[in-house]
Amino acid sequence: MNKGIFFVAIDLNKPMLEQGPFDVVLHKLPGKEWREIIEDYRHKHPEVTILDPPDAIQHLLNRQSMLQNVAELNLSDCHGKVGVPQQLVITKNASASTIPYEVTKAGMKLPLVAKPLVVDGSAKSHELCIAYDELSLLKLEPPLVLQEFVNHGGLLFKIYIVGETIKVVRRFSLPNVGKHELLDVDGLFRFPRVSCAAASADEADLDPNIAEHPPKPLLERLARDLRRRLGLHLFNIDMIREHGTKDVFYVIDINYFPGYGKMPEYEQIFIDFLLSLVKNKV
Ligand SMILES: O=P(O)(O)O[C@@H]1[C@@H](O)[C@H](OP(=O)(O)O)[C@@H](OP(=O)(O)O)[C@@H](O)[C@H]1OP(=O)(O)O
Ligand SMILES: Nc1ncnc2c1ncn2[C@@H]1O[C@H](COP(=O)(O)OP(=O)(O)O)[C@@H](O)[C@H]1O
Ligand SMILES: [Mg+2]
Ligand SMILES: [Mg+2]
Repeated sequence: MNKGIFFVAIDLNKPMLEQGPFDVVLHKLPGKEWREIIEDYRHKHPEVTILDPPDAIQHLLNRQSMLQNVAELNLSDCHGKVGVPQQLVITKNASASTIPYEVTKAGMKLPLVAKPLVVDGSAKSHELCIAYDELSLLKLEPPLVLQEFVNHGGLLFKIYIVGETIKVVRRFSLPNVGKHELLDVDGLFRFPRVSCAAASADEADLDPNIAEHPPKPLLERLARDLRRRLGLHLFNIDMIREHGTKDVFYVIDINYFPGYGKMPEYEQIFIDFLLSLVKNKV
């Protein structure tokens, strides 16, 4: 309040046009009906900042379109390389019996991480597993995306983005998969939310070759390019460093409007961001 910011809850049982006036509408609601309400409001009130436009958020609700923009970036000239693991979409009407053939045709190497194609905030959209051998691919349930597993020393960088501000935290992740394991282990390995907030590695004593943050200029360029391409202000990026390299990175996941309570100094960052939106308009 003392910064001149007043949060007013939107009454979902009343027409948006009868509420307000608003400078900014901040939302994270799923579903077509809400999207239509916001789009209609946006056309009638172009002066109001919608955080963020529903059609932009849509990019991140599918694990193929989510990473498309990263794959198209060319960041190799600034302090490192950023790519996405090779991935293959298995559509809803594909039969699991075709997956081994499609994987071989695409030249993908096991193990593969299988992820539900749709990301909708449900627990189901976070039910991931690792396939160690071809036979286990037959047990998968399309639609899904298969991503080559990249060894990354069991550590992941979660990069929070609020407008132009970036904050990096370390989270524990899946351990490397060794060649011997590949030979001995078979089947599907279903795993829980390994890199959630409780898995913070910020205070852990880790090998600096694994734990050193990605170079700041690289992250700034990646964040700027993704903000522009995605048309979003609020998201976080899950990034891993390929084990054994200094500056080869992969983006494996992008989340819209994550739990910012886990971002260091988020209160001040969010206040400054909201004020900047209004300041830039006058
Ligand atoms: O998908 P991740 O990488 O686990 O990130 C989650 C995710 O963004 C999750 O949102 P949803 O997909 O469940 O809607 C966030 O939940 P909340 O928005 O309820 O907090 C988690 O906070 C994200 O985890 P993190 O904050 O560690 O990125
Ligand atoms: N291609 C990959 N290589 C290695 N580990 C991965 C890969 N993809 C995901 N993981 C591991 O699985 C976890 C969850 O994957 P992610 O794509 O972030 O799904 P979610 O949206 O449920 O967080 C990551 O935090 C990481 O530990
Ligand atoms: Mg993730
Ligand atoms: Mg995610």
